[in-house]
Amino acid sequence: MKSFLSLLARNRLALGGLIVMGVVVLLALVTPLLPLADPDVTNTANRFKLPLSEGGLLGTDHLGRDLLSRLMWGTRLSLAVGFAAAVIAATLGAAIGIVAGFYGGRTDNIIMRGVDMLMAFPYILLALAIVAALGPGLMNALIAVAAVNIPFFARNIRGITVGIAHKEFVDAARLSGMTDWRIILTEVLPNVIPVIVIAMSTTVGWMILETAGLSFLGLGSQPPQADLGSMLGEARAALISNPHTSIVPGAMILVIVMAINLLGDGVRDALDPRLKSGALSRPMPTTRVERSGPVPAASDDALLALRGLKTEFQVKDRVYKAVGGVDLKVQPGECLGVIGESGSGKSVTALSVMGLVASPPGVITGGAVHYKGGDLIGAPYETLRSLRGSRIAYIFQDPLATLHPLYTIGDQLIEAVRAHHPTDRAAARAHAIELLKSVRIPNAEQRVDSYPHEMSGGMRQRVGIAMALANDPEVIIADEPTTALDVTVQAQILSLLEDLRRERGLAIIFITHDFGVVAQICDRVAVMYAGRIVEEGPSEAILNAPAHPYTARLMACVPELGQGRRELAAIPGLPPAVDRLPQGCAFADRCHKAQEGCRAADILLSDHGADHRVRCIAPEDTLQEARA
Ligand SMILES: Nc1ncnc2c1ncn2[C@@H]1O[C@H](COP(=O)(O)OP(=O)(O)OP(=O)(O)O)[C@@H](O)[C@H]1O
Repeated sequence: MKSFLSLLARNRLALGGLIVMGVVVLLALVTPLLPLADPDVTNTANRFKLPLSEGGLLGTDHLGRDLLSRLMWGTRLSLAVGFAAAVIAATLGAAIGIVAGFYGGRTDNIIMRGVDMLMAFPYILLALAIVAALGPGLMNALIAVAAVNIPFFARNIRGITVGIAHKEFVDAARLSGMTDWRIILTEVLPNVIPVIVIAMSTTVGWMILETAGLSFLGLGSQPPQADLGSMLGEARAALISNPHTSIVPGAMILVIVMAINLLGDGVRDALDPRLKSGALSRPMPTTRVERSGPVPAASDDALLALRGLKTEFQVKDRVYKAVGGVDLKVQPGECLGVIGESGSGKSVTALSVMGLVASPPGVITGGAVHYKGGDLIGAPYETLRSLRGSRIAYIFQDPLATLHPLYTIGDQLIEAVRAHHPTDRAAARAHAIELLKSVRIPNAEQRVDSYPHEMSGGMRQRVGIAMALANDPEVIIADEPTTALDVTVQAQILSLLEDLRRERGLAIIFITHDFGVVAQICDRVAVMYAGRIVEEGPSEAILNAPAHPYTARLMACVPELGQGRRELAAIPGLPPAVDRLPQGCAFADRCHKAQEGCRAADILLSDHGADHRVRCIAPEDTLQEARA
């Protein structure tokens, strides 16, 4: 609640709307207590008095009634009817939507076709028809406005419920023996309430307008009772001669509807947790770069070299240092493994290479990424665009999330090819089939016309690899491409990548949690912890004798088949939050060898044997020591 209010307060327009609505609602509530003239008493001798005259603060109307008093009472009535209509429409519409979405099938069909029929009428005609059938009057106008808005809520909530009804937690509730009504109340409803609140906050202004519209036509509040719409309707005849009688209720309607809409938009934004990290702000085409300090020069002839790369997430007044100065390099034909616990910064490092970290909130604050000697950080968008997917390609963990569900894999491969090589469709299709064959998809000629959901997880991941290979890149960054696959398929994918690397001389950066994968395909490995490399060197050297206590303890967590019984030692504690990194070694609090010097100052990555570097002042000397 506190964070909701602070997010709302940060949105100045919404705050303005909240303040205006607060004042209007407060005035409406205290209206009976205020020393106002009777709003319905006529005095024709006093008609059409101007504002600020002796007739009253806002003047009088065509029957000499006090406009200020009528405005206050009219606002009170209009607000009450608008809010009541919104609550009724939201409650009934949500109930209909939940039942239709949850039960699906014939129930859904019957209910939603009824809703469709209601929606097929122009809403104002429908409201007029309802009022005509029930007779004019404010209560009937309320019923009409609520009724015409029920389909809007029903359709919205039905869509959300269909998604929720197939989620695993609902299946789990079913398995635990809960009744349908209990599942609806405890599992579905809490998930749709924010959507109902959001929909209500953005439609209540609309309902006030609709009620005013019916009253304006003489179908809502009946004389002498005032509401904003009927005040406007009565003032219509004197629009030119005495415009103040129209302006007073018209301005109030404008103020109320504007304030509610601004507030509604603010509530919607504040209730969406993704907004807290700026996910719904317009993303920049490349990660924002704000480098301070000197830019590292290209050091050697590596194909791709990251030097002192720093990437942060700036969320409100917090700074999450996801990548805190990373050095990595990879040569053609080489496979570099990047390993570390969840949250250690592997993915953010990989995405920073091509400026793919979403900004806001991501910012690259230091370092360089040298590709063939040129720096990619801060490179113009066109340069990055021409390299993305063409020279440096990515394979992600979940191909279902990256493949478009509505296009065949052939269409998507053709698009990937033609993004960088404008060829005709037939040639691109032939190339797509070749790509599918190269990743060993059987029946590639037929499979090219399959949709992603028609393929197994392993097949989809092969398609992801084919997509990455589409433009014959030099570097592939594979972010846990086998984590979601079973061991047999994982082995097939790894051997495929291994073959491609040897055949095409691909450089691969392979992000993983799995030391088995490192042992199988990586020449070198970099171990990450809290956004920094803590150990780096040839895979064999590190797997045989990890030098950093973190690497050693990470390896001790891995069960080994056929090595006899061994106690699996979980690493105590948790990695530090990257917005509150401690001084010195970030692993010190979890390390059995921690000493005073570890926390005193920053620890450098220093040499530890041939091509092997470690960020520790008391590295392990032997595997036995590491495992002890
Ligand atoms: N939008 C964001 N706002 C704030 N912090 C973020 C954001 N995205 C990532 N982070 C933080 O950046 C750090 C690095 O995340 P990253 O995804 O790179 O970890 P990872 O090592 O790839 O983890 P995993 O193995 O689970 O994918 C984490 O501490 C994460 O909480």
